[in-house]
Amino acid sequence: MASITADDAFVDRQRIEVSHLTKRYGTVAAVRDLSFTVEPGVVTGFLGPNGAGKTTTLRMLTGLVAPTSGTATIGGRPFGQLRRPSRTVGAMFDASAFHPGHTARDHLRVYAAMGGHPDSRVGDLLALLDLTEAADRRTHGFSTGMRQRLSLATALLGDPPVLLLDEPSNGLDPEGTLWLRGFLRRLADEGRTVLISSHVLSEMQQLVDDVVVIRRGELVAAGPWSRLAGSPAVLVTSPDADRLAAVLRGARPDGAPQVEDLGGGRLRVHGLDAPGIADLAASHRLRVHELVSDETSLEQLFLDLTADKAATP
Ligand SMILES: Nc1ncnc2c1ncn2[C@@H]1O[C@H](COP(=O)(O)OP(=O)(O)OP(=O)(O)O)[C@@H](O)[C@H]1O
Repeated sequence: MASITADDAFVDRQRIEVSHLTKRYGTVAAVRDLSFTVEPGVVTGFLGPNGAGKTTTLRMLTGLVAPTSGTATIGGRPFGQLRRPSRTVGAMFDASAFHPGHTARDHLRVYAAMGGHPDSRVGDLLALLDLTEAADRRTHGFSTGMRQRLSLATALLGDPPVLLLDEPSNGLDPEGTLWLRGFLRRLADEGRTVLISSHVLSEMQQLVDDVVVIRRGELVAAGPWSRLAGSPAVLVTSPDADRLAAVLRGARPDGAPQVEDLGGGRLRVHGLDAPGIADLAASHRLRVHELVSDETSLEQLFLDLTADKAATP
């Protein structure tokens, strides 16, 4: 696929801007005064629990749903005012919505014709998404991973610089998730804007650079994933845990690491990374049997961010 040149004009044309966006369905406020921006060249995760308003926001960005108020623009224009919408934005919503009697090739041909894209794109995308062998099979027998890849191929027909993908990792096995990670990374490295939604944080941790987190239609956090998550805690297993804890607690005058004794020779350490802990232990001739990053702290962060504050005393 062609690379997207990242000059300033291009960056402006590819930036997603959501500003004071609100959508009400009767008495339900699906999205409330939501504002955020999404930049090209990175993969941005759009996170929130079920019913948070992610799909509604993506639908407003693609002109499928009209906002009650506020704006959702791509390169400064609402979807309906884009000059060449299907060559600007590729969207993937429900990966099960294929005509069951169509083959993968039929499906892409129909969409290529509708979007005015050359038929040659069909073969190219089947190859790119690793679907060449399955191209002439009917989609009703496709696995989840194949459906997701066919959906991605459909979104990419117009070679768009902006991609909006609703739950692309839904139902994928670890191998499929790994493949998706590489594929999205490549799209972002080509300079594209890639926004992907999910309600499962653990799937996103490996996939995204930036995050936008919403809860009940409202923004709760946005920014680089690393800044939001901070550095994860480290879990240490050591037969010398007591002595190691004492050494760690006295490690630095300018703020020693925080050490939690989990019992059974296990410690949870905040404020010092695994190499730092290993070096310190070695310099005091203390044994360390295991050092792992505590990913549950990231899960907890997401739960804290999206917890229903009304339910918290
Ligand atoms: N067409 C509609 N009519 C009425 N209510 C709707 C409609 N579409 C969405 N909603 C409501 O708006 C809220 C947000 O839904 P939305 O599908 O955008 O959330 P989501 O974050 O995508 O959730 P999920 O992770 O479950 O897909 C929910 O309360 C939902 O029931």
